[in-house]
Amino acid sequence: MRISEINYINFRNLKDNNLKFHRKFNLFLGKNGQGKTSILEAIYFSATGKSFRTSKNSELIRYGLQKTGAFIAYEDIVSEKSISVKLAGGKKEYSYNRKKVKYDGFHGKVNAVSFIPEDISLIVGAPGIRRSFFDYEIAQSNYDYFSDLKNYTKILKLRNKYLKEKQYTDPIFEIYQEEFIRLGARILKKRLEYVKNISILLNLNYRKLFDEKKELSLRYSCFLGEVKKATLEELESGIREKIRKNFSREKRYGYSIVGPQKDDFLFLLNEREAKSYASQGEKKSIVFSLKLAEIDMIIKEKRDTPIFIIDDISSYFDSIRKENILNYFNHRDIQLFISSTSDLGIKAKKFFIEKGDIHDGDKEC
Ligand SMILES: Nc1ncnc2c1ncn2[C@@H]1O[C@H](COP(=O)(O)OP(=O)(O)OP(=O)(O)O)[C@@H](O)[C@H]1O
Repeated sequence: MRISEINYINFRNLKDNNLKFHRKFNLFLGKNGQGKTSILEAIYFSATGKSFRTSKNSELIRYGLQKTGAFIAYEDIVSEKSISVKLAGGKKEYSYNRKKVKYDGFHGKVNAVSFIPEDISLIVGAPGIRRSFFDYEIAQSNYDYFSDLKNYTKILKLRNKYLKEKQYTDPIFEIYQEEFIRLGARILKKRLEYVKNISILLNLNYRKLFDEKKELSLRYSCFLGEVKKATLEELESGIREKIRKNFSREKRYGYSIVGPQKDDFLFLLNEREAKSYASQGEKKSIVFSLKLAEIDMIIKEKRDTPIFIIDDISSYFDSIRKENILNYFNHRDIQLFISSTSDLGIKAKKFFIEKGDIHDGDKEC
């Protein structure tokens, strides 16, 4: 997949513009605070409908204004297409090939993977950060998971409401509970499969790029205890049994204490939890390897390459790691959008940014 151009208006500090991209390497160069992250964010936003650095949409709109929007033209393995997102009055409007669509008709059309310095929170942050990340990643290439997750979130809210209002003798509660178990099992099954597959890729990428002597793995920490492989029926009966054992506590607390919304994803470097034992440099390399594994997973599921966005590469990696990374991409057919304060000495289309104004230098250096 390739993005050929972007148009954006009122996006952060960026001056409204239309940019045409190179099929492979696109490099955004500028001093601090000029808008490098913002242009990468605009690309990510137009591809996915969300930001990679904030969950508050209003932050994306230029100070003092009421709306923003971004449009991209892209090419997938089949043909040329376009999508756009507009944001106004707290609401988003999506389009696909210039026709208005609901989010479902926009989601997953362009796959994007981003790597920003704040991604280190995927290792050091709270479990909710990892859950949101992996849920989004699985949903990017699997529509059933996206829809199961949406329905599970609704059912979880309803189940919690009934628990809080002590309405668990209501026959409707029983119906919600069955749906909670059914969807919970489907989510668990998909997460377990995903972790198994991505863990292999994660280790391969880590060893190839950063340290061939170490073993990196991802482990799913499940509220059911250790589950490696199970059928949907086995998972459903596991959840049912867990609810039975914990129901008096759930009634006392007034919310669900059982379910995949409680689970975590653990990174293990040589079998030790990276959060507590890995060095800063190792943590950065783990996150980067995760992003590469994510790219491989998308290629496997969608049979097309996602675009890859890397923010602030110069300050994040030392020169050896940076060189390894750039060499790695020389051999892969993936469109890259990289920001940096200094030139990287790579063959790329260069865009220079000053106070939100972007112009491209040489067509292709
Ligand atoms: N909604 C907004 N409207 C206008 N300006 C904004 C908005 N949000 C952030 N800014 C400003 O945009 C500028 C560029 O921010 P950005 O994070 O893109 O810079 P950067 O080039 O990536 O900097 P650094 O290299 O320091 O990370 C900053 O001065 C920031 O305060």
